[in-house]
Amino acid sequence: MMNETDPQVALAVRNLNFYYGQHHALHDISINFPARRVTAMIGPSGCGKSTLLRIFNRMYDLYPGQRATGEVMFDGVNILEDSLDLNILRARVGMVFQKPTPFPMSIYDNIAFGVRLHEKVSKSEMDGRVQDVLTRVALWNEVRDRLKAPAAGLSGGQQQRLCIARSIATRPEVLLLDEPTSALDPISTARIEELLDELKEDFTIAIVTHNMQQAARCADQVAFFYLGGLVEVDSADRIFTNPRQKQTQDYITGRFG
Ligand SMILES: Nc1ncnc2c1ncn2[C@@H]1O[C@H](COP(=O)(O)OP(=O)(O)OP(=O)(O)O)[C@@H](O)[C@H]1O
Repeated sequence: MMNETDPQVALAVRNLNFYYGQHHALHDISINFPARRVTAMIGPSGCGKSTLLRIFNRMYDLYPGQRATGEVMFDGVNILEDSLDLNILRARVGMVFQKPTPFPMSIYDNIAFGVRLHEKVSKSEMDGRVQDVLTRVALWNEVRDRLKAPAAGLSGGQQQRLCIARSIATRPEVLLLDEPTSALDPISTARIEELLDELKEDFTIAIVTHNMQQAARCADQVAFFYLGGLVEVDSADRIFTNPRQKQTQDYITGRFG
């Protein structure tokens, strides 16, 4: 069993509770996210998967009335602490949303924008960084001749790969993905799934998905949530072949949710 002092644990969540005003959305969650592995979060609509993901970059800070208690240890620090520098946290924990959300600017600037916020890099270094991340998401060959064109002109699948490129350009340690392929066709989805497999060599990945096949294909670890509680977390193999809890079994076999 790993614990929060284990260097192989990137995020250690302990007794986490989350509230939207009066609504108690997450109940006493404890879970480790192993470093450089993919953890998939599954469960029926409204069970709290996205809420958990958004805690990891303190997105809830933008909304009054939302609060978290407990601990999320990341590199020796509880990221729920008020004193935390959120700009630094968000550079270390990148997020990709369900709907591709490129900035209204060129393909090149979509990547350069975030890098410029955090680092001072020369033009040639920036060119190299842009090429490097676009190559990693398998987009370089498709866009190398139109880097100055608006990102809005890309297909949905290309836009989502650009958003992943943008997230990794600032060299985060953790990548959060909230249903990143639900708006994409099967071919774009397959490319993103392959990409996750490559990215996990360098990043700790947490992905929310409604797609059981996707969780089975991509994840090392799977966490099943129900009504704001963590029912079970285990290896993907175990969850999909022989889960410990009946609720998990019922969900993965499509009996509810
Ligand atoms: N801004 C909000 N204000 C109040 N309640 C919210 C808010 N966002 C989410 N909730 C509630 O918190 C609970 C968890 O929502 P969350 O979005 O985390 O679920 P989810 O598992 O990601 O669902 P889905 O699969 O449908 O995206 C739900 O009961 C939801 O209604």
